[in-house]
Amino acid sequence: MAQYTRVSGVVGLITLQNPPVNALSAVVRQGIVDKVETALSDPKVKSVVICGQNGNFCGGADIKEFGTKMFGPPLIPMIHSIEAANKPVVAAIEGSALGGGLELALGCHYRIAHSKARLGLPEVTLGLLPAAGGSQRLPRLIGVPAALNLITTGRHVTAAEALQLGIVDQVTDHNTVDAAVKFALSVAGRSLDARRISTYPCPRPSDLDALFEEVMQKVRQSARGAIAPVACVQAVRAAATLPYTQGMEREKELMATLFTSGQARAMQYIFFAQRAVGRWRMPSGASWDTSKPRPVTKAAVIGLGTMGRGIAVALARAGLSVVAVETQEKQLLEAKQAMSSMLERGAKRRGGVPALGLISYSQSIQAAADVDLVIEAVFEDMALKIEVFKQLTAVCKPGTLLCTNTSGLDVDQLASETPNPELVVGMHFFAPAHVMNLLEVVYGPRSSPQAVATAMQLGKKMGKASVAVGNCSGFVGNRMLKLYLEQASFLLEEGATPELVDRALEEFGFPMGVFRMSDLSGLDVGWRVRKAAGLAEPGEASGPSARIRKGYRYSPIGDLVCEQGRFGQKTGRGWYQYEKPGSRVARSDPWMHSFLEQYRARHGLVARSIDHQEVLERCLYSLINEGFRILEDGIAAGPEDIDVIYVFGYGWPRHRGGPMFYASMVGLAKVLERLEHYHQAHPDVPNLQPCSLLRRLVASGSPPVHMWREVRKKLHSQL
Ligand SMILES: CCCCCCCCCCCCC[C@H](O)CC(=O)SCCNC(=O)CCNC(=O)[C@H](O)C(C)(C)COP(=O)(O)OP(=O)(O)OC[C@H]1O[C@@H](n2cnc3c(N)ncnc32)[C@H](O)[C@@H]1OP(=O)(O)O
Repeated sequence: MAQYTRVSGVVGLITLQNPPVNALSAVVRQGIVDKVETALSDPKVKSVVICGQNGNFCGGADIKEFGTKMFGPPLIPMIHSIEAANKPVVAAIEGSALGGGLELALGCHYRIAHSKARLGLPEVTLGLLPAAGGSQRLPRLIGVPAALNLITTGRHVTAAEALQLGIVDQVTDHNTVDAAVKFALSVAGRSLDARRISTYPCPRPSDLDALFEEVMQKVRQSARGAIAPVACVQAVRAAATLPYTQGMEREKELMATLFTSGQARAMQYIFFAQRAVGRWRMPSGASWDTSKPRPVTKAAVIGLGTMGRGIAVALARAGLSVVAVETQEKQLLEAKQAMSSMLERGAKRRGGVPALGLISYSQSIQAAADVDLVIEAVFEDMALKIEVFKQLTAVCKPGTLLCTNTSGLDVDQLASETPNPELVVGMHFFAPAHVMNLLEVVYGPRSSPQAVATAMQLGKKMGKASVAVGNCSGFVGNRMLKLYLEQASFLLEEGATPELVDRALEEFGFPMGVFRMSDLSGLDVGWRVRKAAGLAEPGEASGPSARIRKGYRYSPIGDLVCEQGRFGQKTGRGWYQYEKPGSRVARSDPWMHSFLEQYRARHGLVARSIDHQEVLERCLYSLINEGFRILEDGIAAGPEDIDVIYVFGYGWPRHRGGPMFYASMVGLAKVLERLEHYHQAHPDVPNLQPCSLLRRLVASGSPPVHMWREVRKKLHSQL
């Protein structure tokens, strides 16, 4: 709703009231319409100020309404009537003015922002475009290139940038509503002819066609199949080429296509999923609302390899004091230099001061004596980690949380080696840790809810989508990835090439296919893991057992590639070839093609033609099947957790909503049928056998994804 008061005798003050972000729900829209009418019809009122309750202007249209039948006054005429008003209307922007919130402000005649406010049109991140006139007014106000940038990226700008761009008229460090009221008093009675943005001609760059062609090309490339960014460009083009009313028609038309698309549904699902995973719950029943995190102001990072450096930088950026420990002097000096330049580059990009002073460096683990939390990031070796944990236990003050950054080692085993296993959790960061926005917080059966709460809160503070998951081999992300990689290797054996597999996955929307991605991360990492698991054997075995391990199909292709010293980009050769070690542009490698042919010949395999659909079904459905097993095992609390992990950490295209959401869109019955088909064709691949939760969901009518938890609960209660 909206509240109305009269201040300073002649200013009508309308306050949006819909906590926490004052989204423009039907009730709020009705409130605005009513209160604007009250203000305009009151002869004592000379000007109007619109603000939001609790220091937050408006987070935009109410996204929760989108999936439902919409009631209440529509936004567009509401904003038009504000713009058409014969008394000045001033927007007082504190907190955020996003999406429909900024569109409302653009309908006002003046905008005053607090210096800490953030403004933007992030609709594109929800699979939409700014469809309450934003795509038509913003280019008229700030020009086509700047509007294209804001609308196609959805980025939020600071008040300072908004002032520079001309989005706001004034920025204040003081009380924004007071400043807006003062401003409203000063403009009362002035002509508004030059203040109605919809009447402005859109500034047209001379090379309009070339500009749009170039932007469209860039946007299509980076959109990877997402339709909203393309529609955003089309809408801004309409602003630049059509009169306002026709532009609005075009905006509406484009929005109608997006609004009903599966992509918008997927992206809005991920928006809410990202927030839902913060409300974590452990199988014991402990949860976010009953577990209080401990305050963490000082943390230590042990081991300053690539991961440790990224973690320490991310901690410092979040404002924590960091003790960075590396026992090797040379490595410590190198790390210090690298971390300082990471912080400096980041500060330059974002604006601000590099947090260099927050990090202290030491060669001694003793330096961690007074920290609240330690993140150990030494080499991925259980014996070494146990040793480090022993030293930490002796050094750290009682109650210090001990976190291990591991991508797959048994967190519980490590915890059992310490006198206080309840203080141990895994924090699985993704490389580079100061860039990637995902964190898996891994709890073992003995991790205390408080330890989980603390790690989750720290992850949030570091700006990461943090997901609490149970302890198992590979946790959630890597456990599922294993199946995806396995199918990709089997496809090579059966006749595919790395290029074919990658093309199918990149057309699906991944930034990189599985083989290009493996070349980037380094093939030796997985090789080491397979050797440790007793899977990779030196040399190439022959005979029927050469491709069998522990009774099941195994592809040694990756191991053989590594035996050639081909570890990916870093060695200049992997699944592809590169100009030189460290180069990034992957080129087809004839060596690889003949290697694959010879391999098939040696194993009596006949190459067959494989199409993109089979690549997608085999790689993605096997991964999804493992996702269902993870849900069944209670390792992830719900499908949202898995989807957030995949979108934020593994490049799953956001417009497809994550693997579990995607499965629900494809249809669970279809996923089940295709898995059954492939399992019949490959009975020696147990992972293709559909898991029982998937069967149960299909048997219970394939409920939508938000109801899976209930079905799983029933399944568990019947066991
Ligand atoms: C037949 C077809 C016809 C087609 C024609 C249809 C025409 C329809 C006309 C529509 C016109 C469109 C108008 C407009 O252009 C569209 C929009 O405005 S879309 C919304 C754009 N806004 C955003 O994307 C902002 C989203 N929010 C945020 O980024 C952040 O929440 C924040 C505002 C920066 C605040 O961040 P935080 O402080 O960290 O808080 P949280 O993020 O945790 O949020 C708290 C809480 O609020 C919920 N929430 C936030 N924003 C919205 C919202 N816009 N609507 C509903 N709910 C919102 C959020 O989910 C949290 O709640 P929780 O999930 O935890 O319960």
